[in-house]
Amino acid sequence: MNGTCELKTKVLNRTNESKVNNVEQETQNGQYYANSNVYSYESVVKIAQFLLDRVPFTPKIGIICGSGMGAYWNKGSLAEALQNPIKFPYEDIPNFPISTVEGHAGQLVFGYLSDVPVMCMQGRFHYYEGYPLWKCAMPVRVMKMIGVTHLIATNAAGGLNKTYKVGDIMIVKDHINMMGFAGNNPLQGPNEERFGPRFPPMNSAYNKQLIRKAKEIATAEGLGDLVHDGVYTCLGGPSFETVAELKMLGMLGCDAVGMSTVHEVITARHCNMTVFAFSLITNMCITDYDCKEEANHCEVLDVGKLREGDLKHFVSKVVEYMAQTM
Ligand SMILES: O=P(O)(O)O[C@H]1O[C@H](CO)[C@@H](O)[C@H]1O
Ligand code: HPA
Repeated sequence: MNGTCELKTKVLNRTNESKVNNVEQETQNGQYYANSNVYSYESVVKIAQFLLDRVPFTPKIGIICGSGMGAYWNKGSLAEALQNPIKFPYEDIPNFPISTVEGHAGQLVFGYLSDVPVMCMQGRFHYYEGYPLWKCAMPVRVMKMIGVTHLIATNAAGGLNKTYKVGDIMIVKDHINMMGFAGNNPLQGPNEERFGPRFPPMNSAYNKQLIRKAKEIATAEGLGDLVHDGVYTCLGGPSFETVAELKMLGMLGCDAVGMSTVHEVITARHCNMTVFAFSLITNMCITDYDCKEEANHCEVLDVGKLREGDLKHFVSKVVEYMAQTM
């Protein structure tokens, strides 16, 4: 496929190194903490203001495109479907990290989906790229400062649930914060109360009404057979999982596994955003030692391309519904 799986030339230590490293390191009391959120409230406001000064509308819905769903070569992708788009390559936004992963174009796109103003991260940040979790999730706070109240987080994931098939959509009903078990959380460090509370609850992280409605939408749009709801877990990556790890995750109740989303959702809930998330099942997890196949990123991107039409349609309808409830 054109553009798929070529080695990306945009690597962290080449392009915009100064911008990546030049984050304002203000904290509440002026001190620097090794593991703190070095994006102060004020620096997030500044990024939001930079964008607001250049966009003539204020979206209430933010979308994060998963692997393949926001690829720059993928002209039919969700991110490319926005009408009247205004695009900001990450390297042009002050103090913004840059995307380094194939399948993540690396720009913020403002525009209209189903005539509803939205902003879309065409490319997200992952822990394995070398960014700490708070940095991976920082754009969610920018969205909040811009006025976004509803987040749609999408991802590509491996299917653990044996009833799933490649190309299915799993609406996330809950997550297991595997990295959190080891003490790694995007909210680690001094808490900024202006974003949210020290100890945010996560038992209702994924909005139940939206889950219910999205399933109805999927059925009405002829996608009912593809759609499940399930539990997502995020590992640090970039290595895919071993057979033993996958067997363990299956026993723990995980239906799909990926390397993103959980820290974004935690950050979004911390600042009281309403969250809807889904995984595109791009591969089935290999839990059989005799299996000759191997997980690979090409397959992940190819399935994203294959499903782009359905995903675009599904998200447009969810956005339409969300806008009616605001
Ligand atoms: O979660 P998204 O960004 O969709 O990407 C998924 O696809 C990549 C692996 O192929 C990993 O980055 C995994 O997290
Ligand atoms: N494992 C982890 N992350 C992934 C997978 C997987 O099988 N597929 C897509 N992202």
